[in-house]
Amino acid sequence: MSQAFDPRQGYDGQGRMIPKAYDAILLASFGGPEGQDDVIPFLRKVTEGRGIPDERLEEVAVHYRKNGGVSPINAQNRALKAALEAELADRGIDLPIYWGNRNWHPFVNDTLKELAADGHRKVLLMGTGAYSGYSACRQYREDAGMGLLETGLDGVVEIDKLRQFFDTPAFVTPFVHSLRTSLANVRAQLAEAGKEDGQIKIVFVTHSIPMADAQAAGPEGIRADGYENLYTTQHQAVADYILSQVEEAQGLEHSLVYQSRSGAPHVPWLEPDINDALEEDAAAGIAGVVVVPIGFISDHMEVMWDLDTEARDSCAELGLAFDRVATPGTHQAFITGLVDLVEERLAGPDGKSLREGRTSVVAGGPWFDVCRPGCCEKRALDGTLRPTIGAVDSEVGVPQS
Ligand SMILES: CC1=C(CCC(=O)O)c2cc3nc(cc4[nH]c(cc5[nH]c(cc1n2)c(C)c5CCC(=O)O)c(CCC(=O)O)c4C)C(CCC(=O)O)=C3C
Ligand SMILES: [Fe+2]
Repeated sequence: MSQAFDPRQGYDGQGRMIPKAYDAILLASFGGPEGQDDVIPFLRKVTEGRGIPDERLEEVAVHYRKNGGVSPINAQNRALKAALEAELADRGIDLPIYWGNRNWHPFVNDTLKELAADGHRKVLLMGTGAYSGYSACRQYREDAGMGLLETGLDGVVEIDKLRQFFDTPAFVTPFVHSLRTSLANVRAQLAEAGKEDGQIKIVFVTHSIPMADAQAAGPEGIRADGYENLYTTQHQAVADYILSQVEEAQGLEHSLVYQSRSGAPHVPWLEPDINDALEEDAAAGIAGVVVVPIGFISDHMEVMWDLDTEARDSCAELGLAFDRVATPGTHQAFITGLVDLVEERLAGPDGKSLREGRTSVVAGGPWFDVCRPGCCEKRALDGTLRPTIGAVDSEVGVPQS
């Protein structure tokens, strides 16, 4: 019989991966320091070869230093892993989860060696980035692609990647619930201050990225189609969906702004910065803001510092009431939804997927299981493209047929 799909990819030509009998999940994340001595080595690793000035490193180090040199992100990923394991066990799915990071222990390469030594050969990578873009998607594919080559496991371990999940009920449902809570909190703050009639604005916020990365987000074919850029467009779609689900939000002003800009000042990044935007909101007569951090899945340092410290301080100075919506974390809807995504990809005993179709509630989804040509392309400083897994043009991480 002729092959209905590329045997290397198990790819159906519609952006979907043929279901497979995966034998492990690799939870891939950013990583963070776990003590004062880790902070500078961690930051050097994050900014390796990217020309982030030392002053900026020292500035960022302070955020971690004030928290004992510890980022909350590792504890949050351990909790996420445990919650996913419990949900898989509840469904009778025997699929171990391994955890590996880009920038701190446990490093992806060490995790790859461990899971291979445990006998695993078909791995489904779950990255902690929800959207398209280099940092949130392609860089996780590179981490795995380079990891396979560096550990000599290419051709031994096969790695596919779960689709980006910005559009899924898993990701957006927790924000819908938490937005209701935060709106009530800001209303209560205003009432206490005798400003019952004060205008509330909903400020959606995500990680700023270089304009060039934003313009390269997504596959070649979709990028040009009249969008501002796909990274921003996906965030706007998520914001619109969340607003549509919260009755108390109807009629309120809202915006999409950016946080945590780094890099050289002359390089353009997505704007406006949240702190500048808050100043304008206050000047325009807004009385309180609800900040919705739709760029992240957990309350890690970028949330703790840039929002709960800096943006909160900005609001205090400007006389704005403030509340920050919780990120998905281990919200049950997030956990069950992520395991639903695993089921979409996992072959049952009959070889068929445990869950037919691809669930999606936000415009622009469902995203591809397999990244299309040129997706979120970014060249290394030497002009080459790094090896990746999980794309139609990946050359590593696929079975040797
Ligand atoms: C899109 C995106 C996500 C979301 C997707 C995802 O979650 O993957 C994300 C997550 C995170 N970013 C984080 C921390 C940092 N990001 C930096 C630097 C950068 N991020 C970028 C983008 C993103 N970043 C970019 C384009 C840069 C500059 C270039 C570079 O250097 O790559 C720097 C360098 C220092 C500085 O800020 O200048 C740090 C310390 C942490 C950990 C927090 C903790 O420790 O709790 C997390 C989860
Ligand atoms: Fe970042």
